[in-house]
Amino acid sequence: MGKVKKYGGSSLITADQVSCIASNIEAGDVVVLSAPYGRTDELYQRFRHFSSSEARNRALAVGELESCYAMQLALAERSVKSEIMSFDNMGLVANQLHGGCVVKAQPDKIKENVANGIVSIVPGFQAKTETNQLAILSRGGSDETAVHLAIALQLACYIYSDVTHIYDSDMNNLECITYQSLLQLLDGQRPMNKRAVEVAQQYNHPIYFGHWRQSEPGTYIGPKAHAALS
Ligand SMILES: Nc1ncnc2c1ncn2[C@@H]1O[C@H](COP(=O)(O)OP(=O)(O)O)[C@@H](O)[C@H]1O
Ligand SMILES: N[C@@H](CC(=O)OP(=O)(O)O)C(=O)O
Repeated sequence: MGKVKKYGGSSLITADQVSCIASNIEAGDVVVLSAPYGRTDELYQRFRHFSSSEARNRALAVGELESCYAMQLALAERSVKSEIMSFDNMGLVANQLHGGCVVKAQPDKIKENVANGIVSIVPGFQAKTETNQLAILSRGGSDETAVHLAIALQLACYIYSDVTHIYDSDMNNLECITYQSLLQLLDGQRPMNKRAVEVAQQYNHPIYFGHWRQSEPGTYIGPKAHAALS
């Protein structure tokens, strides 16, 4: 059974990091990738003088695509079959062209890949509008991509970052945390996107949070604060 595994920008800076992550990917997994750390900020800076349009969205989405191509190369070296999904076949519909959120998830093509043992590489932070244009979600939106796909596919959701655990306000590592407590703890979009946690809470779908280098997660995020790591 595949898993949804999301890797943030801090996990995707070097080719070595991508190769290490590839060694933890299994047949049928759904790998959601962000842009390499800092890349999206650079892209927003570079295209700041242009007004919002689908063409500007394509430019802003380049960082996530870079990560996807790097991952496909690393998986191919390991003879792992993969397919890079595009905004119009990943099955996510957004409510706005830019800065909105996902309002519909029907990832039929990814479901087929999971059943066939093919790894789906999904550029995070993007979706399509009702009129089939490339939409860009709000900042940190790759977490939302992962949570929606995990819920729609009924697969376990792993969010990997550059720390082993979510920590509390005294910097103590937490083995488990409720959605509610995490929402209070979030510092802007770090270490997770607020909207993604709200969606997981709405559907009671657990999230496993951990470090990109290891498969085993550190913190369980769920409806109750009990340790349920597997
Ligand atoms: N309560 C917290 N628990 C864990 N990490 C936190 C917390 N608050 C802030 N962070 C910071 O969030 C960072 C990860 O968030 P971010 O850089 O957005 O990750 P990613 O690149 O994986 O999307 C960590 O390096 C950590 O410094
Ligand atoms: N790259 C996008 C989306 C994202 O989710 O990033 P990260 O997973 O690195 O927080 C952003 O910077 O907003």
